Amino acid sequence: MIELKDILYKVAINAVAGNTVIDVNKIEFDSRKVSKGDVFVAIKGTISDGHDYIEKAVKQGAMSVICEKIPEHIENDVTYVEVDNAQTALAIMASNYYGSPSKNLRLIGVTGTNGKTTIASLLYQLFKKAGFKVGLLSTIKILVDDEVFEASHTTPDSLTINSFLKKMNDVGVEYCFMEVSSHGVHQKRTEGLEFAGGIFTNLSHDHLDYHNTFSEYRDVKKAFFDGLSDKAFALTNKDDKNGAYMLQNTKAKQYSYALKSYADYRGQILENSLQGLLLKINDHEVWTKLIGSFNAYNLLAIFGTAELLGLETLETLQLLSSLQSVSGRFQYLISETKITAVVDYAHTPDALKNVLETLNDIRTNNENLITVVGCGGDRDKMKRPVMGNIASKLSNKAIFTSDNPRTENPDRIIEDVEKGVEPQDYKKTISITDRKQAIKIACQLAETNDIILIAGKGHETYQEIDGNRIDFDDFQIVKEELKKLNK
Ligand SMILES: CC(=O)N[C@H]1[C@@H](OP(=O)(O)OP(=O)(O)OC[C@H]2O[C@@H](n3ccc(=O)[nH]c3=O)[C@H](O)[C@@H]2O)O[C@H](CO)[C@@H](O)[C@@H]1O[C@H](C)C(=O)N[C@@H](C)C(=O)N[C@H](CCC(=O)O)C(=O)O
Ligand SMILES: Nc1ncnc2c1ncn2[C@@H]1O[C@H](COP(=O)(O)OP(=O)(O)OP(=O)(O)O)[C@@H](O)[C@H]1O
Ligand SMILES: N[C@H](CCC[C@H](N)C(=O)O)C(=O)O
Ligand SMILES: [Mg+2]
Repeated sequence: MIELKDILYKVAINAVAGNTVIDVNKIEFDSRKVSKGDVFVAIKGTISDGHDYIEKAVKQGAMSVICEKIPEHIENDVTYVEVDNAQTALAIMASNYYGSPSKNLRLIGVTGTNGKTTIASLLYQLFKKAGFKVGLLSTIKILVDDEVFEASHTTPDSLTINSFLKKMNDVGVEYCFMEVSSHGVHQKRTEGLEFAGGIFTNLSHDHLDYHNTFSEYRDVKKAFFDGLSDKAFALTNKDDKNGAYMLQNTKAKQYSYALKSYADYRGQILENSLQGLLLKINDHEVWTKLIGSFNAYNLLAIFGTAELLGLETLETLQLLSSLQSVSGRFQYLISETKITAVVDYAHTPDALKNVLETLNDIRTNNENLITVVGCGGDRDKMKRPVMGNIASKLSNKAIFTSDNPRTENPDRIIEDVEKGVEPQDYKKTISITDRKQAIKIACQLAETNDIILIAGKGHETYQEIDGNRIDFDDFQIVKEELKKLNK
């Protein structure tokens, strides 16, 4: 058993009512999960306020409460601790409770608007291939070396993060790569972790429904670098407008990567085709199976990180060549008859435009680009016509279909998507509600050298219709359909 006073080590405390030399069963921040002997941390959330559930948590057996304001009515046998920020307190307590697991491995955080999953997952792959035990905390999944766990968030809550880091310690994981989302930083989910390094990818408008302004969003990302120690490294993208800004106040050792400016890790795209990317990194040429110019940035960040973590340059270059695309992130196959099918998680206008522009860049004029896309139900309705517009404008044929309709009528969603199509592009579009059918038609229409893009669902292995989840995997389906057609 661990005592409350030990869990509170390094937590900034304003006031205490009661005894801190008491045993703690476990830490909870959701009253519904509290059991006897737990410490309950009351958090002011976006929907409700954990302070409203203190009494309930105590009734369920909480023996101590961490809060931002000690309630007026207190129980005599319960300890109340007042702190400035309960989310920060939770994160530090979580680390103490699990024995500071981030100190027992080298933890690397990846932040930025796009590329986090790609970079973190490829670094996991690379370090595994180099023979290490590795961990991964990502949007797609959590990996404790080879053991797979489901991910609920890009950056889980601090208790979850520390419990997985502890699992990694237990099996001897040496390196862990994790995505650091802006929500994660803002909600202090990564506070109290010891990072060996931080990577910045890029910044574009996103999540402005949560962060009020672009500068607030940018400064939340910067706060991650502000928090790195002088023993860590901070690696930034110098070509991004905000790349230098991110490192302005960091104590970490600063490094940069770039394609367009002078940097520690400089890249040049020598060849960019559907077969892959030929890159020059510093003075070395390297061939990779990943496609699209944005992956050149991801690869530079990966190369830089591997160098900073002490891998041999030649080994790193060799391993870069063997990396496979990440599930649902520009994941592609080339069929018998040379049809390229790309599955990508692009589910926002920006991401869709990005992917289509990249495909248009690398294809030659006589190939057709056929896009299968839809929009999720119970989510932002504004993006629907915009995505319809982009898909029809930047493809030779756009097949509008369902994404995850959730509780909405799929045909109404498709009608919203169609509204964005400009008259001159209208003849390029078809709407097929059934996603499997839509993929099948795309395969039927495709001829040698054509490209099929299936956007929006990426790695997802289900489709949610009417509140029910059915098995559904874009990549498997397109693979099967092409095979059935002998294409
Ligand atoms: C908007 C947001 O980020 N919400 C997160 C937040 O929940 P919240 O602030 O809404 O919590 P709340 O419901 O208001 O409750 C406040 C507190 O009262 C407690 N409570 C509530 C009810 C009760 O009966 N008893 C009780 O104790 C809750 O447990 C909580 O501690 O804190 C929760 C615990 O950490 C998160 O699970 C939850 O993530 C929600 C599910 C979510 O969808 N988050 C997304 C937006 C997110 O974080 N995304 C980023 C990636 C974004 C991207 O880059 O695409 C991510 O890192 O995943
Ligand atoms: N370096 C990059 N720059 C711009 N776009 C990118 C980059 N890397 C990947 N993308 C595109 O952005 C999409 C999302 O990539 P990825 O999942 O790696 O990002 P993420 O930062 O993890 O996103 P999320 O916030 O959804 O977790 C990809 O499907 C790809 O189309
Ligand atoms: N995290 C995002 C992912 C959307 C993916 C897309 N396939 C959809 O279902 O809309 C969400 O749940 O809004
Ligand atoms: Mg991600």
